[in-house]
Amino acid sequence: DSNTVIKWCIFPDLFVFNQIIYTAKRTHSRSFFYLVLSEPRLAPLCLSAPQQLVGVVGLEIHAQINSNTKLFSGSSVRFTAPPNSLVSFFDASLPGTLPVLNKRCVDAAVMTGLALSCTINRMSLFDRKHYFYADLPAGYQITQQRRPIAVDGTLTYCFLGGKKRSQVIRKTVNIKQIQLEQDSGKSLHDDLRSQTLIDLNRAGVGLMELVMEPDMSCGEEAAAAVRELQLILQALGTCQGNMSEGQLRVDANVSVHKPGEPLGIRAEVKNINSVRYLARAIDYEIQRQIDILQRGGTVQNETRHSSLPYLFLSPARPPIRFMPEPNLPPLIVYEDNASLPTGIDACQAVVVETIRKVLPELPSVKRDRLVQTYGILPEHSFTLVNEDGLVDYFEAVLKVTKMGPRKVIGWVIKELLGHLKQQDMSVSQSPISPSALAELLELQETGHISSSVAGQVFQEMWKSSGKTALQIVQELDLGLVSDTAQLHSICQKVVDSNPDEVNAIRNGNKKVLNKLMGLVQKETKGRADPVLVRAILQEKTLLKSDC
Ligand SMILES: Nc1ncnc2c1ncn2[C@@H]1O[C@H](COP(=O)(O)OP(=O)(O)OP(=O)(O)O)[C@@H](O)[C@H]1O
Ligand SMILES: [Mg+2]
Ligand SMILES: [Mg+2]
Repeated sequence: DSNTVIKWCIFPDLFVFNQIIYTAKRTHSRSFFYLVLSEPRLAPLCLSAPQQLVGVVGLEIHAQINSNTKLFSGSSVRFTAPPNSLVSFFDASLPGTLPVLNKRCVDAAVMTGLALSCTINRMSLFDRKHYFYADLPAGYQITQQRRPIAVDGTLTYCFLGGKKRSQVIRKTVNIKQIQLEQDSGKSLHDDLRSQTLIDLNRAGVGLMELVMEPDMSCGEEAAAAVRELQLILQALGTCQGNMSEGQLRVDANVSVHKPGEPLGIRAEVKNINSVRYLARAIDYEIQRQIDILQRGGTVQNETRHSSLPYLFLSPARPPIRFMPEPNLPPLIVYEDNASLPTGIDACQAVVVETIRKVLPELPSVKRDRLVQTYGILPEHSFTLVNEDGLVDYFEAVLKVTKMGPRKVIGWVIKELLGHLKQQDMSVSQSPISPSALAELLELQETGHISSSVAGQVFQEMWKSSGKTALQIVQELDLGLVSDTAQLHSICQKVVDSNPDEVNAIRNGNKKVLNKLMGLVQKETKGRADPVLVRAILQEKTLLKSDC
């Protein structure tokens, strides 16, 4: 009875409460269940149910600037160079050497700041961040701690959610700052000889550190934000964004709290170099902290390394001391050419307006444009933009064929991208050019070949790169069969040998006609003109032509 249920309601746990309602529903009449829900004294219980702990995520992202030379020296930047072959005296920190700022790196940071709607500081400063590490010969890193080059930006990212993962969910994370800084060298640990080898090729390479506010709540969001940032940087050309080569490295700061309460203590998972692993590491860390708090423990402010197996702790970081870098003057950027002081060469100065003018189309704008211009599905616009060169390919095909964009997108994503992925190839390596694919689609569109034959021709074109669609159709005699007499005879054969199907159609099951059409196509290896075949079969099975 209802009194019993109300007594049980003293359980403060919403899950237990739901269980009781569920049991009540199963063991009592429906009306009883509704009676319970309409009980006014139950509402406060639902509202006062304890809030769940949720994850809070703030990312620091180190993006290697796409530049031929390092941030403060003229040494080249090349990932594959032999160890210690790209090291200048300054990179090795020999006494008496001085930093010379690389303008290309400043331009890249300003461009990235503009693309992320940051305020560009007209004056920024360089600082020394001291810590001891074998791959940091100077004993400090030159960074921008007091006044970075760009502040207060946003990154809007999307991911596919909902039941079918086809609903576009759009979120925004605030960017606290973008700072210019040097990369360190690389330590290579040789466990067999118990040695650590140092490669200084990376020492002094220009980095942009993007510091995000703790606005995200789970691994999926963080992964989507990093993926979007990667696409933006690649579109700008300011960073190649290859995570496996360390061009984009993520530190994930993770804490848990109850919404509305102050943020919890953060643990930092450092140097994550894959988007998938980032999502897993964050979700693991959130769950680890929830488990600790639920057992009555406290979360430690610690650094957790991302190398496998995850969960290897590093000792607490020694205190870091900052001091202004005495060898570099304040970095000044100018709004436009008009604001340049006399005597300063416009080519030598960093001018924000000049960089703003050459900002390329950003991925989110590109996706919206593709959906609006071509009427394709949002999820298809994601696939197109995610694959380097695929948008250009798609648009190049559309320029040549009369086939509609919604049909073309199917070919580009299913056939072309499917084949490329299978063979681990990039779009630029495709053996079928956009104009060659367009020619094939045109043959289908103008009724020269059927859609199933078009698929067959695609396979042939892929294998015999260089042959045109028309050549293959002619060589293999794949043209559409439109000879009415020939089709009549094939249809008659199919009708005669499938009396059950014909009866089913005569009794009103019109769908069975498709089966007969399939059998005719089988006979003709997919070459029969489908419009003619349908008409002939309808006639032979005594259906009216409007069916
Ligand atoms: N309670 C919190 N939970 C999760 N993330 C947090 C929390 N507090 C701060 N963060 C995130 O931690 C990061 C702090 O980065 P910041 O570069 O300012 O400091 P740092 O980690 O001490 O420095 P660095 O690692 O560069 O030496 C930011 O991305 C911020 O969003
Ligand atoms: Mg930082
Ligand atoms: Mg940090």
